[in-house]
Amino acid sequence: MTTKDMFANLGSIIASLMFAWAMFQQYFPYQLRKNIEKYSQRLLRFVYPYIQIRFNELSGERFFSRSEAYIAIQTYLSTRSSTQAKRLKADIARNGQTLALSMDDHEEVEDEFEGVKLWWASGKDISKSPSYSNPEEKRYYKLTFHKQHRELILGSYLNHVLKEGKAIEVRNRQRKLYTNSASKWSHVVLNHPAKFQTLAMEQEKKKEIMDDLIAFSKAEEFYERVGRAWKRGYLLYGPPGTGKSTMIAAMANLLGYDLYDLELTSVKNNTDLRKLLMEVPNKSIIVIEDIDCSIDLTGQRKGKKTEKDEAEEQKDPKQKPEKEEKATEASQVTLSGLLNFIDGLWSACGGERLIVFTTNYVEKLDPALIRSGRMDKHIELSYCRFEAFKVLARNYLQIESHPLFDRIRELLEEANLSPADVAEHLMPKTASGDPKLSLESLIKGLEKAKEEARLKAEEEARLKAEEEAKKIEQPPKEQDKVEAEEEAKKIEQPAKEQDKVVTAED
Ligand SMILES: Nc1ncnc2c1ncn2[C@@H]1O[C@H](COP(=O)(O)OP(=O)(O)OP(=O)(O)O)[C@@H](O)[C@H]1O
Ligand SMILES: [Mg+2]
Repeated sequence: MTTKDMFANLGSIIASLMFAWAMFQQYFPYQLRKNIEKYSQRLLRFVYPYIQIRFNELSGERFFSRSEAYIAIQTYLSTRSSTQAKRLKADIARNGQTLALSMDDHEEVEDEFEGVKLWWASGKDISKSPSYSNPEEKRYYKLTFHKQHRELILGSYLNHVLKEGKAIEVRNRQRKLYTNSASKWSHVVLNHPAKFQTLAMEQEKKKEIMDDLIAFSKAEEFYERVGRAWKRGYLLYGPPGTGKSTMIAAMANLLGYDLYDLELTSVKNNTDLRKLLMEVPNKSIIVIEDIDCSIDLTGQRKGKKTEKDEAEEQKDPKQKPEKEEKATEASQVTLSGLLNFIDGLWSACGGERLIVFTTNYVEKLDPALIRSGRMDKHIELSYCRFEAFKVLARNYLQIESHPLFDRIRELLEEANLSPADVAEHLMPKTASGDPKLSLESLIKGLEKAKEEARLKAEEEARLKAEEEAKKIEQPPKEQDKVEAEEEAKKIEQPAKEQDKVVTAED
């Protein structure tokens, strides 16, 4: 039989079947038709060894909402669809940036799970009398598998599909940066390009942090087994411009978590703090920047901080208004309130949350705040040394080596320049972007920093010598007495009183 004959025969068979179906629909009474369908289904069940599950797109009583399971399955199938299906549908993904592909109606893709084959098909029902609460098209996915695998599919496989689908969605979604004003979170799209690859620090240390983060994000079972809340605390400390905030953005990008930047000074009291923290969902990083400045850790600390701030303000007058603002806002959030929420109530609900504190002055933090268990990992970000510089040179100048590198290596060991300062020197100096100019500018900067450090050390040594000389002149007992009197004065004036004074003055 030729191909032509075959198609001719096939055509006539289909035509006959359609005719028979039309006759059946027209002449058989409704009740009889239903019964025939019912019994033929039963008969089919004996001979047909497959099970089918249907997942409708619209759920709820009046089909108002899209089913979560349908969305997760669609996402899960998207990679398989793009490689297997012949007809695809494309739409802008929910992150608003990429195209999401899914299989078109009446397409089928195959999947395999623990050696078992199964099939997903997409389809749609057309409603004859569409209305507002009954849309015209109702899409669905149909899963078909052999009945001998019923347990495996209904148990582990479907769980795997939902979990994987949701995980892909989290990876693809747009990250958000939440900030609080008083007791409300508001957000913007987080579009920070920071990556661990471009972060300037020692390779080994970087890898350790990345491994730690990835291990945490996959350790759900571990935390459940040992009975701990699935959370982890990081303390990032180091001088300004060493990449603490950049690292937090890199963490969010690596894990696909949202950032919740908690401004403690604008939280009125512990109740508001609790409300804010309870609203933070899973897969998020709660960030409290400059923890030493944002919470009045103890009464005395405030005094010390003000001195320090004054010194900083003199150096950088731009910072002044911001710091002053902080001082005037009398926040009643207490250290113990914060600690209670970190390991108490809040940690009991939900999981997969990181809490990151940053500070420029780790030595000023209360030991209760940084004890292990609360802050599990302490990460020091320090001045730029040669290994970190090489990362910056690669990022900014796209060079791996240069004759000036030797001189820079020497200087970096002797002078303290933050990666932010180094990066500033490496910014292109001309349109042609000659790396030599940038490296020379860096060398000048390093030499200047070295000289400044030398002068500062000399000055400090001089002051120390003067103090020593004074001590010798003043009998030790007298000096003790003066110090004791000063301490007594501080105790007499309680912390809150001090706050009031500051506010009144402002
Ligand atoms: N380790 C680093 N790797 C790459 N770039 C860095 C690094 N450190 C700083 N930078 C650059 O310097 C800028 C400032 O860094 P960042 O804001 O992360 O510093 P910080 O440690 O948070 O400072 P602060 O203590 O003042 O908040 C960033 O925009 C980044 O480009
Ligand atoms: Mg910062």
